[in-house]
Amino acid sequence: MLQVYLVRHGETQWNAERRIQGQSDSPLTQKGEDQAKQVGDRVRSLGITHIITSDLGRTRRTAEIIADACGCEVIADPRLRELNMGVLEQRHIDTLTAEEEAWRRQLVNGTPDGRIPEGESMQELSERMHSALQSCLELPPGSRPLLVSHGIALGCLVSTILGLPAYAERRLRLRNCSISRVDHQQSAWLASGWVVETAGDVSHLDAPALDELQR
Ligand SMILES: O=C(O)[C@H](O)COP(=O)(O)O
Repeated sequence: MLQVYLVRHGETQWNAERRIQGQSDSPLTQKGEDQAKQVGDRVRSLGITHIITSDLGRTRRTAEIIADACGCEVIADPRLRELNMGVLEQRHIDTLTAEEEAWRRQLVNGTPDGRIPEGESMQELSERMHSALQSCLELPPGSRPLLVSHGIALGCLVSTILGLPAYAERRLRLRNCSISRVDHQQSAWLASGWVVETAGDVSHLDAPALDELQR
């Protein structure tokens, strides 16, 4: 059975300011750096063999901190990026007009092909996240990868593994530096394929990981 750990990056400046990030980027706050160290402490004894990260700065930095604890290299995979949120990226969530909020809401409320202008649909996000996860099956036997990605992207992956629509990610609380785990199993009795072992665990963090955008 392949076990894959899923970690959302640490708190960033724009998470704390309630600005929409998408594929734009802002640095980790000091709290975000501390959270990443706590993930490292939590996973250092788990036998992680590969750390595969979205190529955005906030995930790369989180991955480097975890890699220091685990002693493995970091591999970047752009398929693990956050949903492209088009023209709303970098905007403060409280400054959206009614029309802009309606673009954002169609993702939350479940139009699979809906997208923010110049952005990406949840269906497109789901396809590239599943493709990145499937690639883990090509790693050498005995591998135990840890993927570092983003709130909506990971929520979409976990929701769709459960057989829920991608927009069900809004019902999952994947806070900064939460740890989830999905396993790939063959079973005569239970579901074969990907199963969800844990979602959104923050028990390793000493302070609550608040993220207004994810609540
Ligand atoms: O701000 C965003 O784009 C998302 O809601 C959260 O993305 P993040 O996980 O990259 O912070």
